[in-house]
Amino acid sequence: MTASTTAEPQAPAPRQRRLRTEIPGPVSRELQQRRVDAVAAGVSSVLPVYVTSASGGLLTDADGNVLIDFGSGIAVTNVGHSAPAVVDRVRKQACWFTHTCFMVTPYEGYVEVCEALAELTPGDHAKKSVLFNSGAEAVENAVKIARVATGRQAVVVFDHAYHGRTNLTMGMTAKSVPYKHGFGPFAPEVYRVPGSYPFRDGLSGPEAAALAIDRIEKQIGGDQVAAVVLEPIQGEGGFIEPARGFLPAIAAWCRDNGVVFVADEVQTGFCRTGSWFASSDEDVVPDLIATAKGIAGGLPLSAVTGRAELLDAVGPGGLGGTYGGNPIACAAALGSIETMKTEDLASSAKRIEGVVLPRLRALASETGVIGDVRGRGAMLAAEFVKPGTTEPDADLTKRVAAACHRAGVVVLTCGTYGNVVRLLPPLSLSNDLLDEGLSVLEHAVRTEARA
Ligand SMILES: Cc1ncc(COP(=O)(O)O)c(CNCCCC(=O)O)c1O
Repeated sequence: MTASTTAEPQAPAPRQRRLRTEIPGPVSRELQQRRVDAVAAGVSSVLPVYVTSASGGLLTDADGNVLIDFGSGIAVTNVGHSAPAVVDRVRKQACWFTHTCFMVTPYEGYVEVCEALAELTPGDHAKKSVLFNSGAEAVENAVKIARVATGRQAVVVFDHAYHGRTNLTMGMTAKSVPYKHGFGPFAPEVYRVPGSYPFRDGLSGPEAAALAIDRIEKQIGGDQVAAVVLEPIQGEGGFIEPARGFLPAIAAWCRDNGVVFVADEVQTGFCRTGSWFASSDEDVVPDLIATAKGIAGGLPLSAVTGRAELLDAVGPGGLGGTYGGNPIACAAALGSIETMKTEDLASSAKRIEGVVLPRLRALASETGVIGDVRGRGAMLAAEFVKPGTTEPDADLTKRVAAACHRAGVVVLTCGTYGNVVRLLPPLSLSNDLLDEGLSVLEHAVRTEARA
């Protein structure tokens, strides 16, 4: 079949923020009413503006407003919205075929993505991958692989963890509301231990790791554990960067006890933190790594990559799914990875860190309402507290985010206590738009802190 020849209207490619109406505007509000009548109430939206196009770090809504995107669709469009290399490959692939099911008749794109993952993930050992659609699927399958490979059942996760919304990954996720409340019973053999939250525990990495390991050994038994699953920087739980030394100490314990170390890099992966994968920042080589989000520039794709002998412990037919490694998603991934390489987006993430962290730290000193500023690359956060305390201030956090939204800057919040504003801009975001978005955030904090 030849490529489509119909002329497509060119999506606008604005270069700056523009507010034509209040946010959300009248057309978005009308669409919101239709959504209320047709979409389950359980699906919430941070900001009910209905997007009609997006390019780079800017979103255009149905009322013609142009917003700066500090959310990247929750750490997905690392390469920017509709990155040219992604769009070109997706367009071409769609004209050739959209689906055959890799488990029925395979195709090269799936293999190419797995070859790229073997090249890019930490470690120089023999690696293999299997592809899925969502981050939760990848985490679920990492656990399946670890259980088969070790013959053990126990899975260890951490306080403040987030791993997904399926039954097993809900059980692995820490926060009850909104993710778990009422959805039980959850899968057995999932155990939670304390992690590393320097702002709140005041422990060094090795000290925090010793507490976790003691809990594992005393309450589970190291020889019962199939896998330890850990986010190198905890995402939904609050952008919690563990104290240095924590990750390596946990990984070493796993190695010494025949436990599979699974790095959940769904949110930290693909240059988001200034490295291709955050695990490598402390020279940690995971046995398995779960990836998704940034892998494919917005198309649904996820992967488990790791030691070939672990992946191959599962017999033929034991892994898969109808859509896993969809050819269009694989084409998007190859375009996304190409963009990260040619634009050196890992360095760009470090550039963003160098601009943002000093300004957030200055804002914290000036206002007294930000207890901690943390993160790496373009995965950065401010934790809001009552002045002079570590008491979370979720109300102020909500008001700051709402003020940014009204000013046309999309920011997200997170955290066990709902008191963290997180910044996840596209890694390709220009310094001008970064500066403009930060100025909006700074004004929002100053204004709302006085309210
Ligand atoms: C570390 C980490 N592991 C796993 C997942 C799950 O990835 P899926 O693609 O959402 O299933 C995530 C998804 N994080 C955003 C969830 C948003 C929401 O559902 O409210 C993650 O961050």
